[in-house]
Amino acid sequence: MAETTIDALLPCEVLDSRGNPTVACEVRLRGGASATVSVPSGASTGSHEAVELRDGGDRYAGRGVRRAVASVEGEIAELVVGLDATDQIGLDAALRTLDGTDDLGRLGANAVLSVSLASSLAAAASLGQPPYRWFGAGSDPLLPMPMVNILSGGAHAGGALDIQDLLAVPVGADSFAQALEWVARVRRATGEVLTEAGHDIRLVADEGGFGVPLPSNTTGLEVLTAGIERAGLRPGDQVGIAIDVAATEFLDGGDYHLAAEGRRLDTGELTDLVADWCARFPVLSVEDPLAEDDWDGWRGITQRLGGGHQLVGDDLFVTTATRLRRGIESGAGNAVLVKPNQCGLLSDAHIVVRTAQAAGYATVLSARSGETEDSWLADLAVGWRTGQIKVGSLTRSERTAKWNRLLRIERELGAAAEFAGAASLAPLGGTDTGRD
Ligand SMILES: O=C(O)[C@@H](CO)OP(=O)(O)O
Ligand SMILES: [Mg+2]
Repeated sequence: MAETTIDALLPCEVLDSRGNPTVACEVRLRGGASATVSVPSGASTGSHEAVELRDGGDRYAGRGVRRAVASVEGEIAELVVGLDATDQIGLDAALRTLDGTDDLGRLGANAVLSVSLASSLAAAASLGQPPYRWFGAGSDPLLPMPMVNILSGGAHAGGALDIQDLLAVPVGADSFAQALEWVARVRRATGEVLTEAGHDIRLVADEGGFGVPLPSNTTGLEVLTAGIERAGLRPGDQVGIAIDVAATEFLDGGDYHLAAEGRRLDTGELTDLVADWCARFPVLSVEDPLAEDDWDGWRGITQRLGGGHQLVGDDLFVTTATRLRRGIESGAGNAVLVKPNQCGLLSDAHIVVRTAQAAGYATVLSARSGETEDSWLADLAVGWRTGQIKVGSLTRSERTAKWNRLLRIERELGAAAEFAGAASLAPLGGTDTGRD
């Protein structure tokens, strides 16, 4: 038996950043190394995502995860104890076969991911490697461009704006540390803009973005642009805007119902509206401008805006290679959001990253709105060279756990630290960041 043979699984129910239960699991190896992972959970989930196992009933309003914990203690432990934690692909294939469903709903994607990820981290610990080195498997580490939530709406903010996230992307920064410092300045300055307009900036949303009730989506874009300027940074050139429209959330009976706009729009009209935002504001990246199954609409908006803007599929691709390949073949989007819990297995998420990279699609590794204090997401971004990472705001500990881990990795790498920079945004190598 190798030192890296899985010896025991110790799962339990813990809380995520919304106060909902989630699965945590410690994986212990024969040689004594161990690692613990607590899995995140989304609110604006796509219907094609892998399925979390929840208990139903009264406990935590039905959101308990005792059944998922039991999956780990029972069937999963029986399968994986005795397997080698360094064989991620073999381990994940065995977990998928054991579950037997396409969406991992029998054992629970939350249960399965906790074991898949914690095994990998335990293997890294056993081999004495930082996780980003182990995930990178020999490739050079790359510090990602951060996308940081400043203003929130949609499902994360009690219906302020239709756009779910308005984020700052410091495309002109030269290092990860400078990128984060610039965004911190933008957040503070945006807070001042809001305060002067009479808003209470203590109202924050699930990911820590300002959750104030602005009158329109356009106001949100104006406020963020003003915040960038007030921070002394050039909008578009030094700090651009990314938006997550999360359009699946307001698709209603075949139309898009934008409550903040007071309008119902069809695909063509919503495409026009997004194009208008891109023309009037320094928007560099748009996630989920249209809903998860609006493939024709996605092709249309990609033809129209994809030459100069990043169009990111989140609910569209749900971190699955089959949906991403369909997008690549049909010309839908030019970037993919990667959330490990959307597919439930670490090696499946890695295949999505590699498929995207091979096709010239940009990759944005992303946290969930319900997060945990873990920092492995930072190591995954660096090891897998995703080029971009989206974690939420700078002001809540479940988010700073990831940002601070990236600061430490950059520091640890010293002169060898490579920062992704503006070139990591799609269209790769050709993004118009407003520079002359
Ligand atoms: O839509 C998203 O991109 C994420 C993160 O902002 O939200 P959720 O985890 O609720 O899906
Ligand atoms: Mg999204």
